[in-house]
Amino acid sequence: MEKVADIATLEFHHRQGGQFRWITITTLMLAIGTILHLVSPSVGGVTPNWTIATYCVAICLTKPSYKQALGIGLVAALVNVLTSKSGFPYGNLISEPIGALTCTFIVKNLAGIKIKGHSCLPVLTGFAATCMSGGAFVTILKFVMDLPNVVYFTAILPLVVIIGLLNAVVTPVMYFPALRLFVSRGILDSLEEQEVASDHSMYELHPEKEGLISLEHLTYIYNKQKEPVLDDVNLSIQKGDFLVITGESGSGKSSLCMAMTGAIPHYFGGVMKGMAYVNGKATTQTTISDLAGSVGAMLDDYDSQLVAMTVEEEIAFSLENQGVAPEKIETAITEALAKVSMSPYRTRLLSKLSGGQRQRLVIADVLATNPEILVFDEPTSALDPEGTQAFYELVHDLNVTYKHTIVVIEHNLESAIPYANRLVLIDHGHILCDGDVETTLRYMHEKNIYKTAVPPVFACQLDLEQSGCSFRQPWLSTQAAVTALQELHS
Ligand SMILES: Nc1ncnc2c1ncn2[C@@H]1O[C@H](COP(=O)(O)OP(=O)(O)OP(=O)(O)O)[C@@H](O)[C@H]1O
Repeated sequence: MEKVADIATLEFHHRQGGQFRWITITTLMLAIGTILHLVSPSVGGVTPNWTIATYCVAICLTKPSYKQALGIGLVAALVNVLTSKSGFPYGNLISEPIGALTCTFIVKNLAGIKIKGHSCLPVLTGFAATCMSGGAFVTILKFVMDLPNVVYFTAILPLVVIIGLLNAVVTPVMYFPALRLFVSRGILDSLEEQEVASDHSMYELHPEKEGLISLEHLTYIYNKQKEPVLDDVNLSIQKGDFLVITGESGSGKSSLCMAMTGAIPHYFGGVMKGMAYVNGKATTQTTISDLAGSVGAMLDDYDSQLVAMTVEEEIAFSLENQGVAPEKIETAITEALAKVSMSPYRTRLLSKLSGGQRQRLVIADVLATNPEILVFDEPTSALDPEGTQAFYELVHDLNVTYKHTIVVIEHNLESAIPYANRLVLIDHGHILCDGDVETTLRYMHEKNIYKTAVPPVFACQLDLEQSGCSFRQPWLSTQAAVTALQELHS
């Protein structure tokens, strides 16, 4: 593991999307392999193993994980079992996964070997995967069919090596045109772009600051953009915080939250400098789905997150997608609905819910996996004043009773600040002020930055202070102002 001397200089480059390309490309390549396997003539019983050659091409192109490679091997085995010309095709169920895993091992460990700038992976994988897979297959065949040793050692194993050599030729013959085709169609990144993509697995990354979330010197540039939308951001969020983030439209609030959920950089791609840590783990060393266990997010277009017919089906659907065990789903639905006071609506059709109830359901969806941190991006933009108040009372309850840490992006500060302990002002990707609510509101008013968002009741207090009045408590709500004026009067 390498230590990083200055986290501000550490870069992570990533292209947008692409996590399912291995499925598309493997399916196409295996289809080609199956056709070639069925139509190709054999010369003296010798023919390339097209299935292995094509999945080697797919693995070299998409660099899947070992788990994904195992899946590729099993699919190849099933295709082989169904189309086999051999007397005992079931050996493929073991030999093909061995071939796919061998190929993946080579792709992960020998990628640096190049001749005149050209990758040697297709040649190496074509030969080694065929020998390993073929060797396993004929060994199984020897025991099942009780073949004599002399036939096994002098005829069958040498034949496997010959087919390995043939595959060392046909694999690159298919690899390079396939690479050109997929790059030209935009399905794959070009080699130059692939070289830029980063891998942080070799770094020892630990947060310098304590906190559930720690953003350290975080700078981020969206894919295909030049200017950073977050610029050297430092922010740590402590357990139990109710943090409100505000700022002008386009100042980078949503991007900041996306960095907390791992969507930046994993989903949006682009270039990230510095680091975002969630529960002590660097987001570049974690997946979005792993982070979802710690951070649950409700986006501003939350209605589009709903897909099922009924309330309980909706939550079950989210949980099943996240791989939660079936026996835990019932309890998780009951607990999540109770937290948002939606238990009586458990079997109700989504089409029969009000706007506020639909929002509560999305929150229940997010809560079902019990993430410690809840992030809400402009949650009240579509709600009327009563709905907004009910929303913040609910979130306050989640914060106080259920101990969830809350992060809210909000323009409408009046409704959020009575419950918040921190207010962060962001402007052009910089954090200008991070303090308790009163400090940040005073900063916004005095520096005239996003002053229109300062609640009128607090602005009124500041105006009165300028004419010589002083008050013991900040006017963060109308009630606080009424109390202060009563004190003044008495
Ligand atoms: N996917 C994207 N690709 C490129 N640029 C983007 C992308 N998403 C946002 N941006 C740009 O990044 C900047 C910050 O956007 P962001 O959504 O983070 O701001 P915001 O403060 O949340 O704005 P709003 O209050 O309007 O939602 C904007 O200039 C926006 O145009």
